[in-house]
Amino acid sequence: MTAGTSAPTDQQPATASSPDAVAARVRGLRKTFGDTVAIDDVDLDVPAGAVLGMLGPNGSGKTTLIRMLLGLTRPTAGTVELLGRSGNDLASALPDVGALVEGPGFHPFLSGRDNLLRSAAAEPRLGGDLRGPVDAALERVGLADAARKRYRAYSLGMKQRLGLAAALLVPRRLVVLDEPTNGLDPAGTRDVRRVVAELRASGATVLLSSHLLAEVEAVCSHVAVLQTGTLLVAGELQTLLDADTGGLVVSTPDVDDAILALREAGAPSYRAEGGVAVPPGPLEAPEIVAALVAAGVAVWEVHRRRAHLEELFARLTEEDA
Ligand SMILES: Nc1ncnc2c1ncn2[C@@H]1O[C@H](COP(=O)(O)OP(=O)(O)OP(=O)(O)O)[C@@H](O)[C@H]1O
Repeated sequence: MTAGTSAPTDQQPATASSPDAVAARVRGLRKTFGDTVAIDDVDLDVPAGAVLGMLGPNGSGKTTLIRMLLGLTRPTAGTVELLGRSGNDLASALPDVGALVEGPGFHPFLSGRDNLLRSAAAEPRLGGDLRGPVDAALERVGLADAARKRYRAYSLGMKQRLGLAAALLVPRRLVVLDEPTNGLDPAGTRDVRRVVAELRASGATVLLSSHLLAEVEAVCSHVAVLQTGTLLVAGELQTLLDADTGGLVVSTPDVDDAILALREAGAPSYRAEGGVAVPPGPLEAPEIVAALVAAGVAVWEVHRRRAHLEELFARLTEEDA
């Protein structure tokens, strides 16, 4: 199935040109393994054109959710829609979906390039000479120099790169990457960041899971946070960070005195960024400054604190733990 040929459904077709469209949607999704509830009643939309970062501690259900989206794991309950397709029709969306998920895939005794040629041969949209697209994909993920090495001699990072190359053999409308930077060195991490930016610029939707909050903050437009199978929050990254922003940062050389003075004034604070951070509390900015000045603390600057994903994530997951 080529891009744009999906039959319309009751929802809008998932194209990047339609801002309300979703590339993937799950409703009431649940998965249990025996007594373990891996995913518990999750509703999630992945907007078309978004780069959505799925975050969550180990075992929170990220991989299970991704596998259910891709039809690799059968949900215990709930529905999955991919590029406007669902139910028995879900598989017809898969040629438009590139995926990097852990699992068997490549032949250990073949070179990376020969493995990719095999993957390319299975791509319905590639015909004729497969070497062009294969070499382009190897180049794109920085694997051209190691292309003729046997797969079993690849490092974890090289294996990740090859998996990414396979996901990118043909243009995709949705690319799903489970821990794409796992095992990659800083250069590999930068390559993934570049590839994700290129995909986004081309209008593709990207769903990636990661433990690297700074990476997610750098490349993602949206985030979803899972904790023990439950979706804690999902939405546009900037909106979530703006909502989380609060408190003040006071630039001062007298950090210890400032913390003490603020504690006595009823505004707990902590050491941060060249001074102290004062989380939102009972005191407003003028009262905080007055308390510091009264205590003889030199106040160089006071500004509102910009939230970072790391803090948002810590607060969400610790609150819920
Ligand atoms: N095939 C399986 N059989 C039994 N339990 C499973 C299976 N797959 C996942 N689980 C369990 O489901 C829960 C969610 O696991 P999952 O791998 O989806 O989490 P994750 O967020 O991807 O974790 P990580 O960040 O460590 O990769 C865990 O408790 C895990 O042990």
